[in-house]
Amino acid sequence: MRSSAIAVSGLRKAYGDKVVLDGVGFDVAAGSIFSLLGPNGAGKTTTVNILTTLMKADAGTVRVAGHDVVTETKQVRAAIGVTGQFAAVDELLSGRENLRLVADLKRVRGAGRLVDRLLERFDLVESADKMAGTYSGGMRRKLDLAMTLVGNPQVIFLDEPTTGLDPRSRRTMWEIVRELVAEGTTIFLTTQYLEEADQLADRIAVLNQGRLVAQGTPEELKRQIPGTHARFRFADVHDLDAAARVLPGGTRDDEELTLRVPNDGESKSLLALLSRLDENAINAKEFSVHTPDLDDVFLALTDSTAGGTDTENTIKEKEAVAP
Ligand SMILES: Nc1ncnc2c1ncn2[C@@H]1O[C@H](COP(=O)(O)OP(=O)(O)OP(=O)(O)O)[C@@H](O)[C@H]1O
Repeated sequence: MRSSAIAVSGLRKAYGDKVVLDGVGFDVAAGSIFSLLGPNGAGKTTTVNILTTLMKADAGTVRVAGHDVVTETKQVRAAIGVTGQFAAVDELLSGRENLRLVADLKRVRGAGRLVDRLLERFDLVESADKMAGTYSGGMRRKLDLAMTLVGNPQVIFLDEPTTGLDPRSRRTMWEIVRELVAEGTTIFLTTQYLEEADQLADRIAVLNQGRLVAQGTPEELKRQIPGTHARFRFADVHDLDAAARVLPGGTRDDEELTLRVPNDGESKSLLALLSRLDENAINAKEFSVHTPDLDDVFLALTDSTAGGTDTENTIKEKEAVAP
């Protein structure tokens, strides 16, 4: 079995009366990618701040790279790299100078060669001598991650690393993250993009109102929630009414003029639904089959009041399609 790169148990944190983390515990295997998901305000940044020694917890234990964050802060700091939502890049320095500065601060031997290698790896050679202030958001994030890699940290915390990146830059970042993990680095990832967690993470934990409401592989999480359903969209409410009568057990959305009907997604059972509509002379304008993805997991498991009515509707739909 692989050893733990991060071990957290009984983590609690309150700001005044407001309990933000209420007994959070998880384990991250060395050389894996772990993603912490949760709605805005769930406590993700607070967790990252505690794990990276920037903040003290009220209770609980946290070991990172084998060291206790409270009693061995220095060793933890030496073993980790952190890239934030607000890049630590100095805008008045060039990309090369930014990297060189970090390498010198960390007293890395052969800093010049390392800087060249990183510039190449992150496709920043052409802009290496331009001021970082002139970089695009994507280039800045790449530089930020390159700076984090100086000194070969064992554990890297990536806080929303691809926010604002175009799809191609996002994929480049994903490739780099995968390479790092293949080399044995452990990645702790927070992201707003569930697709990103689905693509990258070996394990995911969902935080909601200070508690972990689910943990597992992306596949395990998807299996926890109601399954596949067929979705029909109609031209008007009259057709929707008629369809709801002939396909009982569905969940209707009067605004969207849609009906979702639980279904295993096999051709035979889909054909039965379509035949039922046809026999009753009801035409659907659109028809799709929907299998649960991480968006569904997120919506089903996290607080409905935080996300407004869309979230609530989706959760009701989820309940309605439960087997
Ligand atoms: N210094 C502070 N003082 C008081 N309350 C705080 C402080 N920092 C955070 N909070 C509150 O703690 C809760 C959790 O905040 P946190 O930033 O950890 O959430 P998050 O999951 O990272 O959210 P987001 O996705 O919006 O970044 C929020 O309700 C926030 O308002």
